[in-house]
Amino acid sequence: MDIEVEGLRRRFGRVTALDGVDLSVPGGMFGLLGTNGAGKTTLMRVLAGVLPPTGGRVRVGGHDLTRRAGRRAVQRRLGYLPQDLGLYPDLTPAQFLDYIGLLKGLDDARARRRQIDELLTVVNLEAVAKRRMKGFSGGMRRRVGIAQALLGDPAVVIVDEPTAGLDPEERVRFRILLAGLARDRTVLLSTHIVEDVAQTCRAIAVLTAGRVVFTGPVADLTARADGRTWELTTPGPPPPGAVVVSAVARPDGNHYRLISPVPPAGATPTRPTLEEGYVAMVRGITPVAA
Ligand SMILES: Nc1ncnc2c1ncn2[C@@H]1O[C@H](COP(=O)(O)OP(=O)(O)OP(=O)(O)O)[C@@H](O)[C@H]1O
Repeated sequence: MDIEVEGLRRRFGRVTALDGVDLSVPGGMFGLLGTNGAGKTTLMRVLAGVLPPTGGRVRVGGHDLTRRAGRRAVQRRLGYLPQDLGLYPDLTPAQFLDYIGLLKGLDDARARRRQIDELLTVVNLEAVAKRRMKGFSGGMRRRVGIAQALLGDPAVVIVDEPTAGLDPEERVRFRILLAGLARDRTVLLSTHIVEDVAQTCRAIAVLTAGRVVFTGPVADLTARADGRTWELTTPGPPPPGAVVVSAVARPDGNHYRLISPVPPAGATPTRPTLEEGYVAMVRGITPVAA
């Protein structure tokens, strides 16, 4: 099931959250990066069929999401993990999934239970399947969220900021889980954590102020900072004018990674990371070859 978006607009009163988004999402894992307020959640909600667009063309698996019938059809065939999925603390994961399965129209009780058992294994929650969810860690809650998104075996799974608030170990575990799912389906991952997409996504889009400003392979976004990244160790502050991507205090001084169109005094050139390509893109710094 592929996703095709053309000239998508969504307004909330006077706020234009999406301002003519064009996007084509192939299979596998696709990352959507953007700063706070860029419109990621709004785009995810439109694609999941829970929010109608104000204008433009949106098709998911051939269903027209500008029409109510198209949105209904997609809601049944697509898995969505929203940023703020509410769990019922007094239910067990198995009970919660049973309830969501019913809402998704999985009417055959035996088939539904079989699928829930399988999913609890996939997300590694079978040991706590019969424990109430109150007291679950952030990672456990996200895994319940992914399991509910996978009910009904959707061909497209949309996950919004899935690793926010997770500790580093849980974050890595969650990334591996998503990458596994993307082997035979489309997974659209929205985040502002560049590291989440660096390891796992084949292709990526960057959203800024409601518009897609980049779409392509991960390596092409990294290349946006070609010839513009520098390392500098100094006892003092960073040089003025340079964008500081990281600063680490070491015994020999402060170690900075910088983005700058001109070489900062005393700095040595270094190969860019994806994060640096992303920052250069968002800050409007062009690569040397451009
Ligand atoms: N229901 C709503 N009512 C009014 N304004 C909204 C609504 N939802 C989103 N917006 C506005 O639309 C813009 C885009 O918001 P959105 O949540 O889509 O961004 P985001 O990229 O997901 O941000 P974040 O990374 O902070 O979650 C913001 O200006 C936001 O205030």
